[in-house]
Amino acid sequence: MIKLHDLEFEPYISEEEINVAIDKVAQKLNEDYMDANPIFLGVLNGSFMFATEVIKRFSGDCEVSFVKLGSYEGTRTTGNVKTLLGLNQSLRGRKVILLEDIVDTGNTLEEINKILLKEEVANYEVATLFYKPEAYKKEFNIKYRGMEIPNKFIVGYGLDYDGLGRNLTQVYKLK
Ligand SMILES: O=P(O)(O)OC[C@H]1O[C@H](OP(=O)(O)OP(=O)(O)O)[C@H](O)[C@@H]1O
Ligand SMILES: Nc1nc2[nH]cnc2c(=O)[nH]1
Repeated sequence: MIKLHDLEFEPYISEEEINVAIDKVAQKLNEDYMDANPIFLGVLNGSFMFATEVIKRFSGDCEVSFVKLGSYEGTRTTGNVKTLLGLNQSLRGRKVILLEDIVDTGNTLEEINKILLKEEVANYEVATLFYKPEAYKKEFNIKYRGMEIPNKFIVGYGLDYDGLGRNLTQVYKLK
């Protein structure tokens, strides 16, 4: 068990299980994008670990970029997704692979969808390490899913509780 700020968390998903999930996503991306020179677009902060591991496993040519969006306070979404750092290069006409640590309500995806439509990308797909089907309320297709999890607040592997826990190499759930 671990304590972050005022809350206690218990071990939930091991590093081994996470690696299996990432291998599965990376293998599909290699099959689908090997000769496509895609741009991986990571959504900071949470996706930094997942993005690193997926990109390391990709064998074709690719580019890498990041945006930073945020909407969570404590263990809940505010429902208001703010773009904290936008794109710093044009994605016009490019094949984009969005890299997320988690898709929960889908509010963040909705905001990124607006950004990518404005950019006139050729196409984009979403690759996420974790996906909460019970919480997801949007229609955007999530093509690459590492692992489906119940609607519980988790920390670790990039995911935080009020700034803490991102460095944990396995995932914990609220006790
Ligand atoms: O589907 P949603 O309900 O929108 O939740 C998913 C988003 O929540 C987290 O970001 P957060 O807003 O916590 O910012 P962070 O990545 O900087 O922690 C996570 O990294 C996703 O981007
Ligand atoms: N830390 C954390 N951030 C999230 N953002 C959306 N869902 C979650 C979650 O379960 N944990």
